[in-house]
Order: sequence, then C-alpha cells, then structure tokens
Amino acid sequence: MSAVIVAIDGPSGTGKSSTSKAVAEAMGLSYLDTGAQYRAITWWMLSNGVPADDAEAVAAAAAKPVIDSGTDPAAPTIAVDGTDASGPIRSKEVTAAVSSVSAVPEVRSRITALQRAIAAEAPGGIVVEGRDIGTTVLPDADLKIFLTASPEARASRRSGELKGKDATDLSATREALIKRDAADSGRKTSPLKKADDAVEVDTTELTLEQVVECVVTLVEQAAAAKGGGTVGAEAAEAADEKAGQISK
Ligand SMILES: Nc1ncnc2c1ncn2[C@@H]1O[C@H](COP(=O)(O)OP(=O)(O)OP(=O)(O)O)[C@@H](O)[C@H]1O
Ligand SMILES: Nc1ccn([C@H]2C[C@H](O)[C@@H](COP(=O)(O)O)O2)c(=O)n1
Repeated sequence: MSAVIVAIDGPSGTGKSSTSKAVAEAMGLSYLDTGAQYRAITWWMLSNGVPADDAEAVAAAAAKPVIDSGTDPAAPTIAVDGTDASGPIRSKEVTAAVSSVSAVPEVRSRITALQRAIAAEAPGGIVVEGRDIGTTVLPDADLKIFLTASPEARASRRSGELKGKDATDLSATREALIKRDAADSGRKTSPLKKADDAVEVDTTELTLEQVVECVVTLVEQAAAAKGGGTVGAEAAEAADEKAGQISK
C-alpha cells in the first residue's frame, strides 16, 4: 500500500509551515519545507560571493552546494555542506535574495529533483509545502491545498513574529510580503500558482488550530479515498483525537 502525499502551497505568511508541521505530526507523516531548501541554496550563494541577481553566475554554481533536509515534523533540519543552516537562512539578507535565486531554472531543476527523491523515500507519506508543489514538483499528489490570507492578516502575523528582533513596521512588512509574492508569482519557471485541482483554504479569519483541523480532515478523506492504506490506525486515531481537541 502506498503512502499519502500532501502538497500545500500558497503565498508567504499564509500558514503553510505551521499547518504542515502540525498536520504531519498529528498524522504520523514526514514533513518537507521546500522554502528552507531555496533559502539554503541562497545562503550558500551569498556566503560564496555569488551575486544573487546574476542569474548566469547562480546557474553555474547551482550544482555545488550539498543540501540536506531532515523531515521529522517535530524537529525539521536543514544543512548546507554538512553545516546546520537553520539560523542563517532566516536572515534579512537571505529573505531579500531568495526570490532572485529561486527564479533561476538550474536552481529549480536541482531542488525539484531533490524534493521528488525525498517524497518518494518518505516511509509513511509526507506533507510537502512550498509554492509549486501541486503544480510542478508533485502533480500527482493525493491531496493539494492552496492556503491564502489577506495581506493585512499575513503582515500582522509576521510583525508579531518579528517583535523585539527586527523593528519592521506593519506597512513595511506588508509591502515586503507583496513584493516577494509578486516576484514568486511572476517568474517564468514554475511560479507560485494554485493547481487547478487544489482545495483553496482562506485562513484570514481562521485560527491556526482551525486550519489544522480542516487540513487533517481533508488528509483523512484523501487517505480513505486511496484505500485507507496511507494513514495507519494509530496515526488516524491520533488525528481524530487532535481534531476532537481542536473543535472543543
Ligand atoms: N491561521 C493563523 N492565524 C494566526 N496566525 C497564524 C495562522 N497561521 C499561521 N500563523 C502564524 O503566522 C506566522 C507565519 O506562519 P507560517 O510561517 O506558517 O507561514 P508560511 O506560509 O509558511 O510563510 P512563509 O512562506 O513566508 O514561510 C507564524 O508566526 C504563525 O504562527
Ligand atoms: N516550492 C518553493 C518554495 C519556496 N520558493 C522560494 C520563494 C520564496 O519566496 C522563498 C522562501 O520561501 P519561504 O521560506 O518563505 O516559504 O523560496 C520557491 O520558489 N518554491
């Protein structure tokens, strides 16, 4: 019996990472943050003097870094050339450069191959989150979800995260999100886009717990439609329990 494959896409700050991790943990699935992989390769470029806006130089170096992703949803990891990169990939510099680097076709083909290999090897199934998972990376996923939220809600969530660390005001955060989404949606190679067969969930007025509950239900339905072989009895029971807790 094969494992359930879940693709979760959407713009920045819609809750992809938080939702995907919680759903994967509740249901005994692996978890892959593909944005972390694009951030990791961007960090390598910046650390090795490759200008992020020089597409030819980025393409020439795209095969060099060794990117390693750990897929335990309780403790996901990302390493570059054997070094933990989980801190530096979240820097302002990487965030500002990641859309340029991830638009380069040689970068995308390399990272896409890596993502497909990780999904194929996930023993009990996997939740993969990003921008092009449902459209390009895993077009045959058992369930595709596209998360959305208003720019105001996304900026407010991000500003809450940044408080005390990085004094960016709400409107600057909102503008930065919109700019990154425009770059990610406007690139030629596998842009940020809802797959035709994805379920769209607008999270603007939902709590994270409500979004998780909704996605857990969709995954259970997809697993059942597939023949019930993907979410084991124990994991399904844990998911039911979690859904029960959330709805209280
Ligand atoms: N439904 C929600 N209600 C309120 N806050 C939320 C909700 N979903 C996520 N958050 C919070 O919003 C912030 C951004 O969430 P998250 O990192 O999961 O988004 P994302 O879509 O993965 O963003 P990115 O693509 O930029 O990595 C986090 O602080 C998270 O806790
Ligand atoms: N499947 C993906 C995932 C991510 N990216 C790019 C575009 C994003 O701006 C950037 C960082 O992602 P985040 O950490 O914010 O989720 O990575 C992409 O092109 N394709």
